[in-house]
Amino acid sequence: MDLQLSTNLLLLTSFVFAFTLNAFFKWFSSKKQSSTAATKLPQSPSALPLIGHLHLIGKVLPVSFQSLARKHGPLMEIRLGASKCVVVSSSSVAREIFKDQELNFSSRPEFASAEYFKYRGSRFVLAQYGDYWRFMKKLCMTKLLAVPQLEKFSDIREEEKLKLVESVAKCCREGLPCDLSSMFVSYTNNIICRMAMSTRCSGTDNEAEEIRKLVKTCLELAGKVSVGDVLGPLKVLDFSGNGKKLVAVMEKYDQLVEKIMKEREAMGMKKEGMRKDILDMLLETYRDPTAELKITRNDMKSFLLDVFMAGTDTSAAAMQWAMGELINNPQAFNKLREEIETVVGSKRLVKESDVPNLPYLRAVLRETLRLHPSAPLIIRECAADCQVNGCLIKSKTRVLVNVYAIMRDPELWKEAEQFIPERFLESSGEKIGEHQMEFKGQNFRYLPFGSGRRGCPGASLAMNVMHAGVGSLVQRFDWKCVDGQKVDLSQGSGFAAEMARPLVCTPVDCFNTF
Ligand code: HEM
Repeated sequence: MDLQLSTNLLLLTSFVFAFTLNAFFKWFSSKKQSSTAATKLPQSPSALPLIGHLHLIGKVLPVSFQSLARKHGPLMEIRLGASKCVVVSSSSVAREIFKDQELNFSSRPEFASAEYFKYRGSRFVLAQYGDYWRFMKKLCMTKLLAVPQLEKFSDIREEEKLKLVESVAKCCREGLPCDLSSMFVSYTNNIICRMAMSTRCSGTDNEAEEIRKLVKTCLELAGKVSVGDVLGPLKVLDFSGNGKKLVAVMEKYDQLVEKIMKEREAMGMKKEGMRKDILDMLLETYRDPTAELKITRNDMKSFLLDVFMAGTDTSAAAMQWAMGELINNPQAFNKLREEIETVVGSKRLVKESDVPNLPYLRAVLRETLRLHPSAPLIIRECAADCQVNGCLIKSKTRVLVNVYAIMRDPELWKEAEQFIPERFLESSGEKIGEHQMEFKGQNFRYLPFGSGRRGCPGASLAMNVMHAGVGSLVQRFDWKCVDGQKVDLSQGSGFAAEMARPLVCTPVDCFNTF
């Protein structure tokens, strides 16, 4: 009996010992692995004291990052003065950020301008991933920017498209060149303004026009103040005075929108069946006692500001690039014109409902966004220490995914620098396909609207606006460059991706039978 017991005990002890030893070795080797990996940091070009890598940055940020990545790899650390970030330049590392570690990279960092923002903490676009962001995102996808809601506004987009075409036709009649850049900005602003607050913001001398100007100034000042990140703690001194200016402009915007909101509240709830704009729906949520989260007046004003900032210049810039590329590529222009003539005819203009039957038009805009993404650097923040591409990324690190570089990567795209809409046709050998998921950024080489839960909620709206606008201008007019040369397709400086020079061209009316 004793012998049996001691044998059992011995067996048990040996088993526990072997198990413990095994566990220890596993722990030790994983510790060793992770500590080796944990010490590996992203590569970085050699930096100068104080300024870091500022001397390596040219006029166009995504282009500078693209050429630095060729030497320093798809994950590199860049320091601009006091501001540090990690730049991602390959599809496989983008997949790690957007998919494999999606939750860890679902927040955005705060910029220097945040301190001067009246709605700090209320910004949906810049919100940390959490309850507030989740609530607003759900509201966007189920109500404010949901596809059925967008359909209710299709008549507004149709009217604004006709106004755009009419203003070009007017240039033809008067024999004047037309500034397509500013026409596209009015087109997208009016659509967003009418969808948001049921009023146009150009051609009128009302509050909507004032809001448009204030939003534009806010955007410019916020951009300038954010450059202050480079100064680190010194930024509080606000040397340029732009911080104070931003506070003043925000105050004006706030008063104006508060007034509009009060007027709307005084009118009472809209009756069932009446069309509700974004402001009506926000007010409904604000008053809803059963809402999962109580939104504030600041949240509403801030959301309207976000929609103006994120939704107008982005689509306008993409339309300029599309027209510029088409004017410089007459073969693509003629192919598109022929497709529209065959499908739509010449008695009416292209409508949004024609778009499913116009694969080449869709391909033209997809190819435009590949070469000229309106948001070339997608900004995220790392929530907790993690490893990406075998390197340690510390929590709170700013991450910039250079989708401009990824969408021009010659390893991923044939003749990557060329405008070839055909690659997006179903018959193309490149097999990008026409799958809807393209715009959800799930193939990680085509990312114009970002990816995953933090991806752009305005993609469908943007595509509707751009297809109808560009399609109609190609259908109805021939286009010539003012100097008879090609359109200058150089990229402007700064974070956004406008053309360096406004697109001014001479239209020729082909037929005015509409
Ligand atoms: C050509 C037009 C547009 C482009 C290329 C574009 C692109 C983008 C990109 C790349 C992002 C960041 C996505 C990410 O982090 O993964 C974004 C975010 C956003 N976009 Fe767009 N966008 C466009 C039009 C619009 C429109 C029309 C609206 C609304 C009316 C809009 C509203 C937003 C908002 C609210 C966000 C922030 C989403 C969040 O942080 O959760 N965008 N957009």
